[in-house]
Amino acid sequence: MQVDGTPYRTIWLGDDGETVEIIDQTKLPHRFEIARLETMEDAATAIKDMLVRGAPLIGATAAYGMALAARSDPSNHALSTAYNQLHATRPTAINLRWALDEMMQALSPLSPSERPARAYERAAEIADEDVEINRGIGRAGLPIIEAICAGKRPGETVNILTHCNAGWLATVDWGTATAPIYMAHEAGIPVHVWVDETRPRNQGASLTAWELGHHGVPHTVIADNTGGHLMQHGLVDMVIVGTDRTTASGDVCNKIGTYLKALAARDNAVPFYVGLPSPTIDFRVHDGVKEIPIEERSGDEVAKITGRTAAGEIETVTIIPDGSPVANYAFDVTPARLVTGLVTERGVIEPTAEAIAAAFPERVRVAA
Ligand SMILES: CSC[C@@H](O)[C@@H](O)C(=O)COP(=O)(O)O
Repeated sequence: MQVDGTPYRTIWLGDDGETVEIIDQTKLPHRFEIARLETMEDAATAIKDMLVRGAPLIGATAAYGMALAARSDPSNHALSTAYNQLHATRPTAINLRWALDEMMQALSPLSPSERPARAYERAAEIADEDVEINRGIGRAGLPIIEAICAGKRPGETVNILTHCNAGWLATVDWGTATAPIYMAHEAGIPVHVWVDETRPRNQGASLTAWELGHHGVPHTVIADNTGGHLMQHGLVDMVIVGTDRTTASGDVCNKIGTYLKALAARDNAVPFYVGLPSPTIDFRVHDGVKEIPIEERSGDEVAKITGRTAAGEIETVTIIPDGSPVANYAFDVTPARLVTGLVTERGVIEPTAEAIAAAFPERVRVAA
């Protein structure tokens, strides 16, 4: 997508053909900075410290991490060490394991001397595939927005609520939840996005608002607790969110707070959609609440908040009393029964085991 008129992806190969460049998302929205990954360890740190985040981008960064590992030592031992180190960075997004498995599958049958070139090639394919998957999600989701628009008076705005950042910054390009929104905007449909701030890390306020603003999509940042009120007053036509892992039965794990939005949507008959790229489906798990590991992060993310002062300095301040204990669960699970539809690259499907298996039969076979 565009940043001040220049097209960007979130991750790309450097001019030397070996190092990898990323947008450092910890600096947004106040500074747009590019970071360089020179080693597998750099890639692992970028994922762990959330310079890159969002399930599909975590996967693409891990793939390039394997390429950086293969460049320095393509032995079986070094690759399996890299796999384990990258896999340990974050526990919830399944795209991480998916991408690492794809890389291992591509590299294991080859001799060590053949591996570095193939590793870079496969990582680039994974990044390109992500772009095409998200484009497919956009095409599948656009008719939903068109249908809502068709039911309104001419020129009336379609109001869409989203949580966290499932935008192009969370993927290689387009985003999952945002792909239909960008396409609707480009098709001339008057869309407006309610952007949940998404405490504690504020991915909505810092990242979704930033990318929508740079693309010219009308939006309003709201406190996380606002969605239910807006829905009660007819100010939300649909909700669309991303996902870090969706079970074979359609339970959706996403950023903490997503479940509460789904409950409010159900109570107010607002459709609740999930942008779901197929690598985010975990065919090995069925009960999302019981089986998906939920990341618990530092309490500092809840206890402190970072922002820009009037003098332009970036500062972090504490917002809770000294000594108060803090809990920081990063994700929750929305049961399939609360989901209206899964917007995938193969169309909008019901959140049921049958529909998911029918849409992605080749993935079911591999997981069996
Ligand atoms: C297309 S991204 C989908 C999800 O990864 C996104 O909604 C999300 O929860 C990101 O969480 P984060 O902790 O910022 O990695």
